[in-house]
Amino acid sequence: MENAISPFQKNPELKKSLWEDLINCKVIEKVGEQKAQKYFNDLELWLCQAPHFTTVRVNTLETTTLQAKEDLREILDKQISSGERTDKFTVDIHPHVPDLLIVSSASDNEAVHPWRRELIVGALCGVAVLRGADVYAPGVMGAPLNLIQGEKVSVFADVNGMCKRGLTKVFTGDKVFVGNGISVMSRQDIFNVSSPSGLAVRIVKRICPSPSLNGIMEERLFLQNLPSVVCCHVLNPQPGDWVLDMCAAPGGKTTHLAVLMKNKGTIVALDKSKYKIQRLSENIQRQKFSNVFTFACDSSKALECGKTGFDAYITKKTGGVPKLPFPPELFDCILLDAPCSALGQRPQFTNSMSTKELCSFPSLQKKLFKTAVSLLKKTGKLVYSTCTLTIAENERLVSWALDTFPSLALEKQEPHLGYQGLIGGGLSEEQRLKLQRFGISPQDGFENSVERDTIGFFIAKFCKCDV
Ligand SMILES: C[S@@+](CC[C@H](N)C(=O)[O-])C[C@H]1O[C@@H](n2cnc3c(N)ncnc32)[C@H](O)[C@@H]1O
Repeated sequence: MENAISPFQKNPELKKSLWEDLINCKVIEKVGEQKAQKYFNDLELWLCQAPHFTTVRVNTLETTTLQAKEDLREILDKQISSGERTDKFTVDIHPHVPDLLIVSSASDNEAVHPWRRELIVGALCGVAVLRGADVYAPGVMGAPLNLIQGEKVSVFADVNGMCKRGLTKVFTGDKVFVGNGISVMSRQDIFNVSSPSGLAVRIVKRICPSPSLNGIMEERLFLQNLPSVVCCHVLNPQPGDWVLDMCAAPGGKTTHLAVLMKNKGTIVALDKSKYKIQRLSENIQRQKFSNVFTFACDSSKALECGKTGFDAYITKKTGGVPKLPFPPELFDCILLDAPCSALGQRPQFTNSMSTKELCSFPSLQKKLFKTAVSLLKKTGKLVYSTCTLTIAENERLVSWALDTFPSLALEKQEPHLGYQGLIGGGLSEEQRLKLQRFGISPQDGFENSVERDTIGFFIAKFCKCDV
């Protein structure tokens, strides 16, 4: 399995569920059976591959996008001239997203052949390598006996988690070649300690063109997938607004919202995970955002029924500092970047999710959505997003929301860089045109552009009518 061809190879149940969700009779009616089958095959292959473009958001409170572009290009050029890396990259400003840089390969796309000595890393580490990371000691599962510092190694990802830590022999389980690198640690440094840490292998050449941006311009640049950046622009919060980020961790979108609001107004960032919120709070403090308040809580329980509105809450209860729970109709803007089946993430070597788990998401999403609608002010904006592919968690969820909450209407999105919503989720053509999907489309297939060669993502924007 040196080249993965589908993340569902070992999970036919999940494949069947995804097929039944995406390839409904309306899709077949529209594009034909052959094209539908080709779309699904392409989709499986596309999911195994890393995007060919890397997108980086600029913190425009710290620098201009143009300055960041020049500085990043200089750093990437230096990596080549010093011999640290071999791949060349160009840096461009996205024509429709003013705070986004696109880093794309300027090297020939020649095949990379594995060097002789093999190092095995875990699947997650392998994915990180394909997205531009080096190999850190905790990710290493197997290394050649007598590996010393400065050796050339080929890095393979153990796709099914079968390699025992400390393996000395050649690993014969399913593995995917991800790139070549130079060992920075010996085998002993990696395995003969109780909690290994630090850089183990510096990657010199990957099988896909991802730049290595680790530790570069950390306060000014953030590695973020294009749709995640688009998502916050679509919500478009204004300085002074009260904004709720209901599922905030690890916080890529929270910090973007803070930048868009120029550090003015109030952002309440919630996440169920205490550990993740702790890390998000540290990140917020390090970046000196003064308008973000974080809470570890189940967002579906963030509503306190009682007196409606902002004035009662601020004057009577808090004196301006947000405190849980919140009264109805408090927030100008809400982002519900919902927990989802994450089937749009790329690359995926293998996916072991059960059908039961896949089917569990819509009810959780509906619960969170219900709370979001209650907490949203009249005329307020709500963005619902997921990084998954299923119609059940996307178009059908939107259709349910429009049926359940007559005060909600779909809004046009700006910018709109993806393709429209899919058929078969109970929405009209006019409604689907207001939605935004990223990834491969059943009608157009795969296009080699920064808007298509990204992760699978879905965005819907609602306005709460003043009725
Ligand atoms: C898709 S991730 C959010 C990513 C985040 N918005 C970002 O851009 O960095 C979903 C998050 O929802 C959180 N989550 C799951 N159930 C939740 C709940 N009931 N209440 C609040 N957060 C929840 C998870 O811990 C996870 O961090």
